Amino acid sequence: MDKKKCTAIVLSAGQGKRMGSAIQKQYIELSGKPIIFYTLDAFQKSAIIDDIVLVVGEGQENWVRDEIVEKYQLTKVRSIIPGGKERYDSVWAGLRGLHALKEQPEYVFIHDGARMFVDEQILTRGYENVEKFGACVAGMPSKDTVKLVDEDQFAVNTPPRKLIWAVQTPQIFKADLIENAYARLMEEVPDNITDDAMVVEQMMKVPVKLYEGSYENIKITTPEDLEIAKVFLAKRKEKYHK
Ligand SMILES: Nc1ccn([C@@H]2O[C@H](COP(=O)(O)OP(=O)(O)OP(=O)(O)O)[C@@H](O)[C@H]2O)c(=O)n1
Ligand SMILES: C[C@](O)(CO)[C@H](O)COP(=O)(O)O
Repeated sequence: MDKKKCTAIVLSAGQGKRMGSAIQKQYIELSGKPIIFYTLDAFQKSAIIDDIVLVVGEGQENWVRDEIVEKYQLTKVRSIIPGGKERYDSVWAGLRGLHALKEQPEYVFIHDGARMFVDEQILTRGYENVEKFGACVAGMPSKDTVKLVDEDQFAVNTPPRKLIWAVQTPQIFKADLIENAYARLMEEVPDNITDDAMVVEQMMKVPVKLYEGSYENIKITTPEDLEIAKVFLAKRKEKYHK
């Protein structure tokens, strides 16, 4: 069967408050290149992804074009557009940005720019799952027991661990499904929206499949994640440059 068109929306408009660094975390350099380069390069080299819409901080469009996209020849990046205050504002900006593409995608891969270890295996499994289910997100089974707590931080419930997955990105959807879901969300006052799957679950009542991501597909969030990322990066360099 023919492969359907896939567009990635890569989010790079966050402030990185939890990192507490002088520059936004996605522009911190590891092994001489910014974190966002590694993320975009996985999509650039992918046989699954046809093009990329990159969402950046307002006013950073020209700088990102010169210093990231053109410098590293990331030719699949078709547009660089400003994001918004919250992650869901940036996703909505990215979804509206799809309309400027010459050909509309069948599937949209929404990805955190801060998840630099996404790889071709994850993208391939994602494509297979979105073909089957129309809505799917990468994740991994929880290694820890998870507790639901009350406002005073007392445990109120311990869900069975085999039913708990930690969710990652890419979160992948049929284009019309995710656009309609976000259009409905933006008619409301969004509250506590922390991923795209929950927008589809809540607004469209459509089930979202979880598929296997990777324990290395971490989101660089706090300073210790940078130390972990250095180890993963060194391991990958060793593997590809042997
Ligand atoms: N308004 C926002 C908020 C987040 N993001 C992006 O969404 C991804 C996941 O968000 P997170 O890790 O929370 O990044 P930040 O919002 O930058 O971090 P923090 O919450 O610590 O400020 C990141 O790649 C981030 O750049 C975005 O594009 N627009
Ligand atoms: C979408 C996400 O990466 C799934 O784990 C996560 O919810 C993003 O949360 P953040 O607070 O915006 O980092």
